[in-house]
Amino acid sequence: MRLSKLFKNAPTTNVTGLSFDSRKVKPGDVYFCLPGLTYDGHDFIDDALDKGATCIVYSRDLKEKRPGAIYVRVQDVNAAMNQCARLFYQKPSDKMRMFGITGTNGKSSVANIIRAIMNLQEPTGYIGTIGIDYGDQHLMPDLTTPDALFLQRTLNDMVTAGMKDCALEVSSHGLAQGRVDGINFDAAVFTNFTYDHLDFHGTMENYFDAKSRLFKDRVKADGVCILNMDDPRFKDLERLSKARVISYGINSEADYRAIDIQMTSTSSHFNLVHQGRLYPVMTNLVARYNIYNLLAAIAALHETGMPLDRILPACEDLPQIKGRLEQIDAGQDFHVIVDFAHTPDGMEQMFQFGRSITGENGDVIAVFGSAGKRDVAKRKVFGELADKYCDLIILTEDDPRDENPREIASQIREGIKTTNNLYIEDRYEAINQAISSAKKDDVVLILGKADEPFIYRETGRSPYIGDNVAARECIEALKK
Ligand SMILES: CC(=O)N[C@H]1[C@@H](OP(=O)(O)OP(=O)(O)OC[C@H]2O[C@@H](n3ccc(=O)[nH]c3=O)[C@H](O)[C@@H]2O)O[C@H](CO)[C@@H](O)[C@@H]1O[C@H](C)C(=O)N[C@@H](C)C(=O)N[C@H](CCC(=O)O)C(=O)O
Ligand SMILES: Nc1ncnc2c1ncn2[C@@H]1O[C@H](COP(=O)(O)OP(=O)(O)OP(=O)(O)O)[C@@H](O)[C@H]1O
Repeated sequence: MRLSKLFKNAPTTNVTGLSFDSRKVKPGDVYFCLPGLTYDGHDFIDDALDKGATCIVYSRDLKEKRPGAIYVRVQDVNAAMNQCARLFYQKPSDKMRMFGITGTNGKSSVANIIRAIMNLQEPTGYIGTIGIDYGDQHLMPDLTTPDALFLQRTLNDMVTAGMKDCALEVSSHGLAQGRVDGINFDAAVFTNFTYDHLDFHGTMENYFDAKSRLFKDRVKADGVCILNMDDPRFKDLERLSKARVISYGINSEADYRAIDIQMTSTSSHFNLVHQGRLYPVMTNLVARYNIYNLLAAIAALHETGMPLDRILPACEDLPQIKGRLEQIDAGQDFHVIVDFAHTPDGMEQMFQFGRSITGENGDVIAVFGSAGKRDVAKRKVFGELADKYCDLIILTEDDPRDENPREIASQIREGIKTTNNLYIEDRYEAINQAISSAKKDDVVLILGKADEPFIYRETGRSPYIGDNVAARECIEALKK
């Protein structure tokens, strides 16, 4: 593409790629000097030019400029990069119906429900924590919301592959760093707002401000904001939303409301109240929080044009999302559930669900840790919650990074007052111990890592079998 298409007054020189990382620059690229948390991209201009960058986009005074290279000065490099990415990849998000989902918990769940149901009508892509899925492609990038360059390129690939819609998880980091600034969403969905990510945002208000950008800045004027009316921040979001607001909830008189909820350990049933009419809904999703996730998805789909008589039958048999309340059944007489819960709210939801399905004499046995170098304050809270609901707690490593997992466990223990607990560092062994301790009707909850095939340790990302595979192996071994 000609540089002049990206920047007014720039020469017509051809550029062949965009990059914000000098280590990955290819000849012909435009290099964007992003200010980061550790480094400043301006310090790597030489490196980028040595690798063949054609153009440098910068915002600070530069000591020198290399002859032959093109320099474009802008006020905000990040904003410029987001716009360029959108133009370079030919505005891909304008060619699909875009669903953006944000909130502390439930983003992957809602996005995957939307995708599964949308897919029955037309090809739909998904980008989020679980990966990137479209057509027969499955990619596993590191971030929930990829950086703007990768994101726009991927959206373009989706368009090329024939996708008509995309469900995109929008993290608070992604919003704070403007990763989705080149996208205007048709539907912006809010799941809930509870404690998380204070290591990055500093305060809950900053965290909320980041989340609210999706509804304030990124939704189309003729789009729709789908908001959880039972969440304490509903009114705030309703006030600042820049598009039509549609609500969902269980406890409030929402536009989409679930009443008469009945749940077993394998299915749920409720009546959907919408515009004064009752619609019976049967679903294979379980746990109360999933009723919220389903309502959010139903509202988003219906408000963007899909009729309810198409949506509701599809709720009956939704695909299992890997590691999200995944029940591992290998013929044992107790429950084993693998779940990605890693926030206080998520943990409590899982403990409550575990408690609700134990038989009269069943115990709740929980296996979990807490990630290193992330939100230290939640560790004790995890301990307090587990203490309230569980009968046996097995603490283990999560993603310790360069922290000592035993030390993390002792911080969790500060919240445990009475419940029997032990520490087994090796995650597989901890799972094995929990499964070996379980008796009929007990519930073993394995929380925090789900199907992730890695553990971040001091040495970096080490391969790991995944909690769901580990659990199945341990149950099989028990039967021998
Ligand atoms: C905390 C955070 O979000 N960090 C992001 C941030 O990194 P940073 O500010 O530390 O960057 P930096 O290392 O200081 O470098 C500054 C700039 O210099 C460049 N550089 C640096 C070195 C060099 O030799 N050459 C060079 O060009 C870098 O490419 C960068 O552009 O900017 C980088 C470029 O956009 C991101 O890759 C990086 O995400 C890191 C990998 C990350 O782990 N982010 C996580 C926390 C995250 O975003 N998570 C959310 C939420 C997940 C959830 O909900 O649980 C997500 O969406 O995944
Ligand atoms: N609506 C909800 N309310 C509270 N907790 C939920 C909700 N939905 C899911 N959870 C819990 O959060 C966990 C993660 O769910 P999900 O992956 O859908 O959330 P997420 O917001 O995408 O999180 P992440 O971006 O960190 O993956 C689930 O395994 C479950 O324990």
